[in-house]
Amino acid sequence: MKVLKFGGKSLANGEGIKSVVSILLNKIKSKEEIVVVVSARGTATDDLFELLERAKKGEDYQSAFETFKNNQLEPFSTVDFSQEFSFLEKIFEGVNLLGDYSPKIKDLVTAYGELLAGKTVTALLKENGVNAQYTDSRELFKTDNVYGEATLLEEITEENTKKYFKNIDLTTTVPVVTGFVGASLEGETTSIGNNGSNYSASLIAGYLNAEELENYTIVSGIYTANPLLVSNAQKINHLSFNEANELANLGDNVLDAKAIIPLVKKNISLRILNTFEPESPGTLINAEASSKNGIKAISVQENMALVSLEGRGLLGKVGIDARLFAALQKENVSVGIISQGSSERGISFVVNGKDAHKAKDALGNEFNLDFLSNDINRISITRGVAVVSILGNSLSSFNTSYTALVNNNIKPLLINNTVTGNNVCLVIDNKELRKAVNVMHGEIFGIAKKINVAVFGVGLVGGTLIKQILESKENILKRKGIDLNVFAVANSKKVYFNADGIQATWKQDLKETGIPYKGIDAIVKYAKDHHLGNLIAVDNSASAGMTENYIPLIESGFNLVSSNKIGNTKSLDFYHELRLALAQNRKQYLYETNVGAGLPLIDTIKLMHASGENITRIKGVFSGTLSYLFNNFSAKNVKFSEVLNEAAEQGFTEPDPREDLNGNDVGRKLLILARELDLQNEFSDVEIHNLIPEHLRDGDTASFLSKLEELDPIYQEIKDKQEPNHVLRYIGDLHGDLASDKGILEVKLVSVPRDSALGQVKGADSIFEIYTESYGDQPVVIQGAGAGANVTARGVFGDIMRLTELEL
Ligand SMILES: NC(=O)C1=CN([C@@H]2O[C@H](COP(=O)(O)OP(=O)(O)OC[C@H]3O[C@@H](n4cnc5c(N)ncnc54)[C@H](O)[C@@H]3O)[C@@H](O)[C@H]2O)C=CC1
Ligand SMILES: N[C@@H](CC=O)C(=O)O
Repeated sequence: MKVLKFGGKSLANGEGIKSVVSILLNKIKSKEEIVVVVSARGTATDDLFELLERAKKGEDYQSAFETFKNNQLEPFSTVDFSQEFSFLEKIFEGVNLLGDYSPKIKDLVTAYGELLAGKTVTALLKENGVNAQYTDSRELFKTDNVYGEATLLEEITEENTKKYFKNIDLTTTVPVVTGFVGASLEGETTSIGNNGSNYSASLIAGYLNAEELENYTIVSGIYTANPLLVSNAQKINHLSFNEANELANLGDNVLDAKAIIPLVKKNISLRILNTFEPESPGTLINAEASSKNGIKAISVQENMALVSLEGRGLLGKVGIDARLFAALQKENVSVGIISQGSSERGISFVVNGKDAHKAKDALGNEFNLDFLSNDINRISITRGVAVVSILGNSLSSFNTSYTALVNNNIKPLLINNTVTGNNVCLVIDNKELRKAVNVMHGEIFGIAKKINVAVFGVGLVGGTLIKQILESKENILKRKGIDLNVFAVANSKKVYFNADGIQATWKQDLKETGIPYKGIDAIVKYAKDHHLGNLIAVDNSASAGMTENYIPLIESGFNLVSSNKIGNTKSLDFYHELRLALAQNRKQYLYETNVGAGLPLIDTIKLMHASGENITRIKGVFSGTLSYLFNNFSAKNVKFSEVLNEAAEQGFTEPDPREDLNGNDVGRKLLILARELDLQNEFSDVEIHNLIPEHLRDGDTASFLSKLEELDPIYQEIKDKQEPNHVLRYIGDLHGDLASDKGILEVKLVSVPRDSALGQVKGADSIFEIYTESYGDQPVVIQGAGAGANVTARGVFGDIMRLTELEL
């Protein structure tokens, strides 16, 4: 025999009640013996309470009562509720006249939620030819007369229940029992408290030695975290009674600790099932131990309050805690987490939000004299906090979750662990709850760590990057358990958001539903409002203005990746400020593509320098554009302007190609490398041979591009004047005493033998010769495509992936 319990949401009008009937009919068809226990349908309990309140306050309760009645009658119109409705009507009239009601009346009225539900389910089964038997639990469940939360008189209840069911043949009859409701020995209606229907069902299962209790809810079982908070929470297939009890105690709202006890006593399995997916096996809870590592889950109690008692005079005083607890006990306030510093100057504890004032007043009264003597200075309440409990995580393994929280700018107000159990609890600001739970869930379960990326600049490089990310997303999720979620894309005019990640249609979405881009504030706010953690901002613009946002972004919890070189080539003051902000906020900044596009140059130099290798010179062709330009111009009989146009078409040039031709781009790259070696150079220190004749330097890009041909005779003459078998190359050279404060940084056009290393560079390749003390005359050479949207975007992607492996 099985007991089937259906919760209020399962029994609500529409799909719910239909599914319940279908589940029951299937069980009956397959000849299962069942006892059904029902909660009040939908919001019936709250509605009845609301009606009482309206009646008490003299408000119009009649129309709300009509709605209530219609809701109850909705599944069919044949059932006769006239007696129940007219009884309730009379009570509301009385309450309306008196302007008040007692807890006894409240119990009586709210019991009608279950009483009507029981009748409804019975009638629906009868309509389907089932011999259903309505069972008013007041006949079985006897309690004391503490209205609101009566205590069950177990012996009588057990005897009543056994006697009642002895006379029922479960092979032919389906009893439908009202949950939650009981009666005093005098016959007055009582309630057995919150989650009473679960308790009723467990008791019946226990008394009747049921094979299993199936508890139908609107979730498919117990999850590693509330799926409404954590989208990738995983279903737990099996829990031991101990674990279930622990979870229930930690605030899991599907489980109820009190309701587990009768099942443990008789070793009866509990299965949490979904009314809307009855074929799913749900979560099985029984006496068997789960996997050897035990179960891990996160549970949350929202709307709690932190009450703090502070005072200098508390130090060393005996009995303060005893007085505190006694005062709270008098007011029936239950205390959750409690914390007292070793200095004994303050005690903080967590209570349900609704009890916070009661707790403060109780302490105010108790410690009145201590206030006067200045031993206590303050009793304060911090409202809007949540308690997050991690089951199966002791303090020794909590470090990764804690680091992840801090890196995401979440500062727990209190941390607490149980000495014997295996769980850690944190008190967190409600506003940070979703983010905190997601961050910790990702850390603990090591699956699908969600990385939230905002891409600024979606031109050649940015656009290619997004394409690459979207193409590899699935694969990265599978291979590395990293969920790369691009939640914002911005160009200089518009920004488009999607908290669940942009799709292949992002260009159109940006155009059609993007909002005007007015700076980073909207992006920071969006990330905050949507509780997005593990944040990365990617700068693929060439804008100096964008680099002004770096520090505010870091301070708002973002890590940085940039292909934009300007951030690293502004003043040294800014360079240092940026690094200080990174250190202070424990954030990372990667910019491998700043020099040599996707080539692993910056990393190599950083590593050599960090390991004490003395780099004495770095020389080479730093610009992909100018490499392409001079390689082709030197090798072929073509016009300088034609090759330059080709370089732009292939995506090698800067958004403004003059930045390549005037040497600034190479100058920036040289400076970036110099600063990696701790040299204190400024951009003004770079000696640059500007390839643009002075009369073409001013004006806008378009007018410059229209006059490109004016460059042809100038460079043809330079080319012709070279020694035989020589070619032109535009190089960067960092030399001088690199162990001192400043190096010599030169950007110049040179003519080199065709068969030299520089002379043999092809296409848009860059070449970097790194001379060091250990390698002597033979430099370490890094060579390859030094520009182009694909390789650059791939390099930026590489930086993002490297960040995902760090603790963000
Ligand atoms: N093309 C290449 O081979 C390489 C390029 N880079 C760097 O990549 C960056 C991007 O280059 P491209 O994609 O070719 O440029 P692009 O001109 O195609 O795209 C730039 C994007 O930045 C946006 N933008 C400009 N100012 C902005 C602001 N303040 N906020 C947000 N977005 C803004 C523009 O609207 C545009 O979407 C440049 O900094 C460049 O130096 C780095 C290495 C190699
Ligand atoms: N315009 C730059 C792009 C890469 O940094 C170049 O040509 O090298």
